[in-house]
Amino acid sequence: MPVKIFPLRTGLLPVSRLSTSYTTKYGPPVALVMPVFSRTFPQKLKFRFFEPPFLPSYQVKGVLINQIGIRKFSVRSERVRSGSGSGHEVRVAKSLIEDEAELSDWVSGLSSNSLRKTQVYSDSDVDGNNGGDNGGYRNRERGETRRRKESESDNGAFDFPSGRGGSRGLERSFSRGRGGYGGRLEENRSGGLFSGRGGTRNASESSRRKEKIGGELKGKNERSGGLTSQGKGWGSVERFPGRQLGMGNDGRREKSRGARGSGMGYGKDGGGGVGMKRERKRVPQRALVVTDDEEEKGEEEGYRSFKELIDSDDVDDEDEDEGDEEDKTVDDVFEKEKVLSQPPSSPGRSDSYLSESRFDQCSISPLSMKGLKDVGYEKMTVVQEATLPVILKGKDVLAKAKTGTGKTVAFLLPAIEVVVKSPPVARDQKQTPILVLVICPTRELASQAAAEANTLLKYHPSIGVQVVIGGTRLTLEQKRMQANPCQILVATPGRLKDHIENTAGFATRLMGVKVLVLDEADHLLDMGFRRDIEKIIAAVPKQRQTLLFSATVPQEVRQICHIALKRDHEFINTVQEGSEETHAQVRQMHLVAPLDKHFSLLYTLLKEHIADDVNYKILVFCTTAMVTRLVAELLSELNLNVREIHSRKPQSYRTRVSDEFRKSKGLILVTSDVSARGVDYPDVTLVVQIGLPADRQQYIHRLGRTGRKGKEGQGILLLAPWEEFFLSTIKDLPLTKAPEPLLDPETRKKVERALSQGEMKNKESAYQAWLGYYNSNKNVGRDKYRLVELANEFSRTMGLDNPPAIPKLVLGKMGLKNIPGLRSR
Ligand SMILES: Nc1ncnc2c1ncn2[C@@H]1O[C@H](COP(=O)(O)OP(=O)(O)OP(=O)(O)O)[C@@H](O)[C@H]1O
Repeated sequence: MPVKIFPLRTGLLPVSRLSTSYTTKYGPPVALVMPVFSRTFPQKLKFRFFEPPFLPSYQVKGVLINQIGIRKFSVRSERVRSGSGSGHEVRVAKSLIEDEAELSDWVSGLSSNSLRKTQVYSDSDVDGNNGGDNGGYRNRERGETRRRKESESDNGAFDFPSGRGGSRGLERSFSRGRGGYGGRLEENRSGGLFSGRGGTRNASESSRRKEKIGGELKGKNERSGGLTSQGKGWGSVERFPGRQLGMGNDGRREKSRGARGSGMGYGKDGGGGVGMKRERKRVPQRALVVTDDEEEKGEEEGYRSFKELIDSDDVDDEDEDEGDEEDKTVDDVFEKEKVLSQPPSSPGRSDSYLSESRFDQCSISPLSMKGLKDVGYEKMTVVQEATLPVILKGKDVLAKAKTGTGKTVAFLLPAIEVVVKSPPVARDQKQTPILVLVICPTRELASQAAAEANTLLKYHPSIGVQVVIGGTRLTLEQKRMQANPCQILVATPGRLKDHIENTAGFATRLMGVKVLVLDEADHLLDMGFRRDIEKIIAAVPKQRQTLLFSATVPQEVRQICHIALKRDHEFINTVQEGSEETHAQVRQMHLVAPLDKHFSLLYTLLKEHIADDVNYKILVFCTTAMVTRLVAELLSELNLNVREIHSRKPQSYRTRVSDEFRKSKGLILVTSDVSARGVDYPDVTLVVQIGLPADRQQYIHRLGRTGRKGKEGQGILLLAPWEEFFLSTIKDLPLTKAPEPLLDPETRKKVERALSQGEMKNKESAYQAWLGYYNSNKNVGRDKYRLVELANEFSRTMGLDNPPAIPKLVLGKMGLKNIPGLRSR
């Protein structure tokens, strides 16, 4: 269906909307805000912006302005749109899923299956047998295997651990307390990479983002057309007309995993008993998590499916194929996005992420308002300002907003309002329906979202939140859900699917879902999770509200978001054109240096940063879980204050370390991509990424662990020369080239000594994981001979004379049989 696109505009923040037409007399937008990013050290980053002139009055015709009370300014005359055929018309992207009848059949099959299935797997079934024994190379179907991404993007993804560990259970409840967010500023030493005086601080490259801004507010301002005349609502809003589409089903049914291990997909032996308790503060029975216990019992070490590695290219190809038909139309849509203005940023201020609008200007229930007040949220963040009124109206929304700008509250708050407005469960109703289902890609993120929900629910004692995540015992979650049915469920995809398939009555409860949220939606909709998400979508009612949130919304996701969203959903984009997807107040650098220098360079970088800032708080992202372990071991040996977190650690350990890092200063967290998305660690001063990030999005999300809530931060990407190609994928971001620090021979010796102390088995695992990771990279893995040369170079950087031998089976699975330079066993 052809639609028209008209940009909308709010005070400082323009809005564009792909929707039914509104016309205004309002003139063209003007780029009014000019952030000036000072990159000259030792000065702090400086920004200036200019308020736009008062916007002239405008007329909006049609009902929409009255419905939502926002400013919708047309700047049609100024907008050049290519490829749209007739003026502003574009065709809406077609669904990938055509056969809804088939889908319905499948859904009924699933539901009845789930309902019929009264058997509940025993702990050992669930946690054990299927994992370790089958261990390693479970021959799962492609889509299914990727479910391990639940925890890994848990990048263990590319690791091939070899043991298994005990199972456990412990319970955790969420604290409603919040860490402080004392701001801090970097000080830079002369000569260091992060030094203003000696560093490179070139002006940022110009961005080519094509986003727009807009905001909607209602409530007190409805009559006057919303807050926009005074507020700073911004973001772009697009509506994607088209059919509402069901979920996809490629005809393949995944095998029920039934007994399976944690989110990683490995089993472990049944563990000891589980002590469960609930935190009972003001609101009891909330956000209870059953997690792994007894870290000392060892982490699970079953082999992953090598198919995951081998298939990674195929999967991507398939993805592209699927999207072919839609490419054009979606491109058209993108082409129609135009820069309208800059946001009202004032990055020197710690509240620059906030808008001028207050929560009490929206129709939020008094008890929710009380909760917001308690936690100190008075003004909305920009994304909250832009999305809240739309969501409160019941619209489906795809929202894009930069990292650390309050997306969690943006979807939780209106979702809670839906629960508040829902009739209480009837007495004769056997199952308490789940009204809100939030899906997050990692356990940490799910736990964090549940904690945030609890904060907001402080004065809603009758509304419960529960979290279900991998790495915990399914049976305990089942019992917990039975004992304390909640209306809001936060889940990781794999575990949720387990419950759909294995927990009696769960599928029925899901039929009550009114709001479905996909946090980190682009990640959940990529091939790693897609099948699980499709099944989950099939298990919730079609008549529901769906909210998709992320800091990155690549084109592929725009193409397939219809599997979740209604045809008339709105795309609200608060990342305005002319600004990058990353924060201006986060200084980004890249350092390209030979692999054999990486460990020494990393050490030097960290030392410099630590010397600059006693309150340092650093995240070091590594390519895989096993490489993470190796790097953490090395830095520890070098006497740095280090923790590590990755998928090979039991959930209880992950939770503990994550909590510690959240509260700490003066600490380095070496991590795989379990921490890449969403995790809200306050006051991170530096993010180091060592080796190739999985993709552009991952780079942005990792970097987004710093510079949250308007604070400053720094990021450095450390690459080998043959990884430099990655820079082209982020060339629109303001990275500057870092000068290579001088490595004094002492430092190198010290690092070499520390490496020689490292455990051999860690090096072996790291080597194998490294090989797997780069093998699955299209660029690096293409030439297997070169790949092996590079892997062996990596082996030498660990101080090994000979590369570790790899099991023949593994080599076969990776397609690396008979490649010279590899040792097999
Ligand atoms: N209105 C508000 N006022 C003040 N602080 C807020 C507000 N809303 C959210 N926050 C806080 O801002 C921080 C960042 O929020 P959140 O983690 O939801 O960001 P995000 O946009 O989801 O980031 P990411 O893209 O990394 O997932 C959190 O500590 C949250 O509690």
